[in-house]
Amino acid sequence: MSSETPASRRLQSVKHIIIVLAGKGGVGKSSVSTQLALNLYRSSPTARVGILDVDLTGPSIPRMLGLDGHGVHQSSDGWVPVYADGSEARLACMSVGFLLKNKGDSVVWRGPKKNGMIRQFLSDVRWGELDYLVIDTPPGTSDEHLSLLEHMAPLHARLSSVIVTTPQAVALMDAMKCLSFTRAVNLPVLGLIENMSGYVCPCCGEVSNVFSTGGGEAMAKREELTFLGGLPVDTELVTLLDASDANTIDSTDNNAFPLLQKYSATPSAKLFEKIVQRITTSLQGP
Ligand SMILES: Nc1ncnc2c1ncn2[C@@H]1O[C@H](COP(=O)(O)OP(=O)(O)OP(=O)(O)O)[C@@H](O)[C@H]1O
Ligand code: SF4
Repeated sequence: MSSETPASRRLQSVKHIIIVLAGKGGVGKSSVSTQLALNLYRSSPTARVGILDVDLTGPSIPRMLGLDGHGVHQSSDGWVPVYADGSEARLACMSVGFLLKNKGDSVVWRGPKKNGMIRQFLSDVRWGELDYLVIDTPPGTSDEHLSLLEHMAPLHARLSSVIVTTPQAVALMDAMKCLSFTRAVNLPVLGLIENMSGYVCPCCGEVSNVFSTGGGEAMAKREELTFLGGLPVDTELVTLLDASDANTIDSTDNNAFPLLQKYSATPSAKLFEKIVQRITTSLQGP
């Protein structure tokens, strides 16, 4: 058992840490991380969820959760995360996006600075008690992934991952590289999600297969992984996650979480509910 680290001390009250991986950029890893956090949140009225965006050069979680423009502040006990559900405070979010002066600013950092930022996110944020911490990572397997695993080494028993791919052969090849990374570092994989698997017609809800489909499921079978499910191209989802005002919380209605209400009505939400059931069942063990 590795000795304690500042991150493992800070995260001692976090039950499960799920790292979201994708071999290739643009396959929908951040939107899957966002949906995973939203669905874990709505899986129980008491679930406490955190989402950490370590995609340092392309942070998109604040925008997807409708939290652009928010800032984090320091307390005597560290950084206070931004709560996507307002005063309910069960969905905590942290991202480098909250630290940039302008949202168009780019982060151009070398490895050691990225490592320092990740250490701070894990050890200086007041995460508190969480049932789940979802971590959105950059595409591929890079310094950020190694830093995460190093800082959280003493928490190994609580770590797991989900791999996101699209059905095209080139994305599947990159997903295989992700899988071999998880095997090399001994990181358990909860399963594979095939995103942009078909297209849902906004008029009639019919699903058509624009790209090939089923490649993710076939890879899962071949590699003896759980196939968590397929998510089609969903125009309602993309409109919602791109809208900066989708989560404007009305201060007169303390319990409103507008983004969650709108998300729950999308075709993706129903499909993701099943994915989350598979994930929570697998985390509970036999
Ligand atoms: N199932 C889907 N249906 C429709 N649009 C989607 C779907 N999944 C993702 N998108 C959209 O595709 C774009 C890219 O998605 P996202 O940012 O999640 O990808 P990513 O893999 O995290 O990208 P990056 O490589 O930049 O980290 C976003 O505009 C997102 O809303
Ligand atoms: S799937 Fe049906 S309703 Fe949708 S665009 Fe095609 S023909 Fe029209």
